[in-house]
Amino acid sequence: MSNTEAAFDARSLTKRFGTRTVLDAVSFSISPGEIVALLGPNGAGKSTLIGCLLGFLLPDSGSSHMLGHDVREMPREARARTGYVPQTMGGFGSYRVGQLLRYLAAFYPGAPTPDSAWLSWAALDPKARVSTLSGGQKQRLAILLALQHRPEALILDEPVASLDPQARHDFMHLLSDYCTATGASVVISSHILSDLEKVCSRLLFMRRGVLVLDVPTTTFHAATRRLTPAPGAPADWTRLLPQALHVVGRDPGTNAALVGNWPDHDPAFALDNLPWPIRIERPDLEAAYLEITR
Ligand SMILES: Nc1ncnc2c1ncn2[C@@H]1O[C@H](COP(=O)(O)OP(=O)(O)OP(=O)(O)O)[C@@H](O)[C@H]1O
Repeated sequence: MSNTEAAFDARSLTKRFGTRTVLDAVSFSISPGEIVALLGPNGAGKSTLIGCLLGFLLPDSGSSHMLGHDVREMPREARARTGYVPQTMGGFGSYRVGQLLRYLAAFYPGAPTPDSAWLSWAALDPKARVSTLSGGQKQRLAILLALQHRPEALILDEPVASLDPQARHDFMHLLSDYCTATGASVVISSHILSDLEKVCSRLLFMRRGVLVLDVPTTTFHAATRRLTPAPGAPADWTRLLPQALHVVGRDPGTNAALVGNWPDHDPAFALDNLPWPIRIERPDLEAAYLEITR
């Protein structure tokens, strides 16, 4: 992969099911080496977006490119440089673990085998039948299958949902090491925010099919503030905020506004003009997530 070629490039992806718009003009580009979190509540459109990114789903408009190729006409050699961990792994029940790894590896150049660090992390008996694996073991197998050919562009749809805390912790470290060693790019969708903020360099927040915020993790931590006016402020108090401030979320319960571009060098700047005292706090990712995706 060249250093400048985007691993993933979504261009105004729109997808409807019947009359319902499930993705609405979603655009972003992911560079080599980035690990990007895809965040959003149930039904926000994450799996639909992943389907369009990979080419499993056809968008109604817009396009998706992976490693410089339109996914609708991706050459087999380029497709072999990508990997995907689905939300649930179905089928292959009658295979044994080792047999399935070898069978699928044969589709890739050089019939690769899983890296020893990943094999020992997965701790699967190669002779076990896939149908007898627990949910978490199936998830480990899906991860091994997606990684054994060392993909440069990898998408993981809720890969850690059934993993125990130790396996999740170790998975996140291995994934981070893998990207550092290979320069691979990763999109990872998960509801476990504490895991994601440790390894992801960028956060994509989705709300009802719209990409509402796309921000580097460091910027998110440095420049996100919750502004809460004293009681008595009207619901539309944010219209009095300086125009340069970008409101990225609201909490109707507390009347707070989440601002995504707080200038740290000049705290409380220009809030003096507001008729109510404003409390300014740094929110953690979980609290901010609720306000951004509400
Ligand atoms: N094949 C389909 N036909 C009709 N509606 C669909 C179809 N697939 C998804 N949807 C709808 O599209 C919306 C987005 O679904 P999607 O699976 O992309 O959400 P998600 O963000 O991945 O959710 P979760 O976190 O629960 O996995 C949902 O309202 C869902 O009901």
